[in-house]
Amino acid sequence: MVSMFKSITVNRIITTITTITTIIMAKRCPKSKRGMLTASYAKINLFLELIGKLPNNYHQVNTILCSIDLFDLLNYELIESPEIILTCNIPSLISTSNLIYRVASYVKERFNVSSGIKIHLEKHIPISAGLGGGSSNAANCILALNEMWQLNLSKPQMHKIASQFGSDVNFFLEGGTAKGENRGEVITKLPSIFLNNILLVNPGIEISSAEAYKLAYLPKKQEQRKFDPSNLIGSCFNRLESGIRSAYPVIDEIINTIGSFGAKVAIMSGSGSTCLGIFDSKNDLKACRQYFNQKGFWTYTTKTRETS
Ligand SMILES: C[C@](O)(CO)[C@H](O)COP(=O)(O)OP(=O)(O)OC[C@H]1O[C@@H](n2ccc(N)nc2=O)[C@H](O)[C@@H]1O
Ligand SMILES: Nc1ncnc2c1ncn2[C@@H]1O[C@H](COP(=O)(O)OP(=O)(O)OP(=O)(O)O)[C@@H](O)[C@H]1O
Repeated sequence: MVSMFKSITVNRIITTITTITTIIMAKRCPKSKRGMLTASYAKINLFLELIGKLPNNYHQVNTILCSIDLFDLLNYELIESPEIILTCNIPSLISTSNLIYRVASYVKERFNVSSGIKIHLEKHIPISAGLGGGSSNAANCILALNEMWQLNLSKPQMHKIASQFGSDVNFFLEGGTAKGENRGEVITKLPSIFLNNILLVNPGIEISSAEAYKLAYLPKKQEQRKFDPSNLIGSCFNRLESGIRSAYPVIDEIINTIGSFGAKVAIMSGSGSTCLGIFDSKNDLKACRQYFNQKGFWTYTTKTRETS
C-alpha cells in the first residue's frame, strides 16, 4: 500500500516537472505559425513643421503622429515553395513595387529564408492620402515576418530595415503617439494623446509626398512653430497644408467647410489629400459628414489609438 502511494506521488512529480518544462520550452522556442491575420492601422499628423533641408535633399521635419482606428487587413500564410505571393482586393496594388512585396523580398534575401509566404492585403485606407497606408503595411510586414519566419530580430534591427522603405515606416513599428524627427524616421514615443470625434474627409485625389514637399514653404527659424501638448488643440498645424491648398482648391474648400461645421481643429493630414476635423459635438460631426457624403467624398469617423 505504502509503495503504491509512493509510486503515484513520484508519477505526479514527474508529470508536473514535464508540464513545466514543456511550457518553458514553448515560450523559449515558439512554434512556427502557419498563418496570421493582422490589422495595419493608419496615422494622422496632428503637427508637422519644416526645420530645414537635409544633405540628402529630404526635408528635416518635426512632426507629431498618432495611430487611428482605421485599418487594412493583412493575412500571412507560410508556403513550402520559396515564392512571395501577394494578393489584394485592389488589383492595381498587386505589384512588385508594393511596399509589402519589397519588404518581404528584402527580408527573405537578407536573412536567407528558404520558405515562402502568401500575403493577402485587404485595403481600406485611402491611397496617397496622407494616412500612411503603405508605410503601415510595410511595418506590419516586418513585424509579421519576424514571427512567421522566426527571425528573432531586435527592435533596433527592425527599425534599420524600416528606414529603408520610407520616412513613416519607423513610426508604424511603434504606433500610438510619437514625435518624428530628421526626415521623420527618428521616432520618440510620447504619452498617448486621446482624441475622439475625428472626421476624415478625402475628395478622391491622390497627392504624393514628393509633390507636397515640393509645394511647401520652408519657414525661417523665427517663423517655425512648436508643438505644445498643454495647448493641444491650439498647436495642431501642418506646414505642408498651404502649398496644397493653393494647388488644389478642393482641399482649401474642405478645410474651410469642416471649420464652418464647428470643428475645433480643421487641418490636412501629412502630405494630403485627407483632411481632418476634430469636433466637440457629435451632432456637428454627423452633419459635416453627411454634407461630404452627399458630395460623394470618402469620409470616416475615427479616434486615436494607443498602439499600431
Ligand atoms: C508627410 C509624411 O507622411 C508625414 O508623416 C511623411 O513626411 C512622408 O513620408 P513618406 O510618404 O513615407 O515619404 P518618403 O517615401 O520617405 O519620401 C517620398 C518623397 O517625399 C519627399 N520627402 C519625404 C520626407 C521628408 N522628410 N522630406 C521630403 O522631402 C522626398 O521628395 C521623397 O522622395
Ligand atoms: N501596400 C501599399 N499600400 C498603399 N500604397 C502603396 C503600397 N505599396 C506601395 N504603395 C504606393 O505608395 C504610394 C503612396 O501610398 P500611401 O497610401 O502610403 O501614401 P500616403 O498615405 O500619402 O503616405 P504618407 O502619409 O506616408 O505620405 C502610392 O503610389 C502607392 O501606389
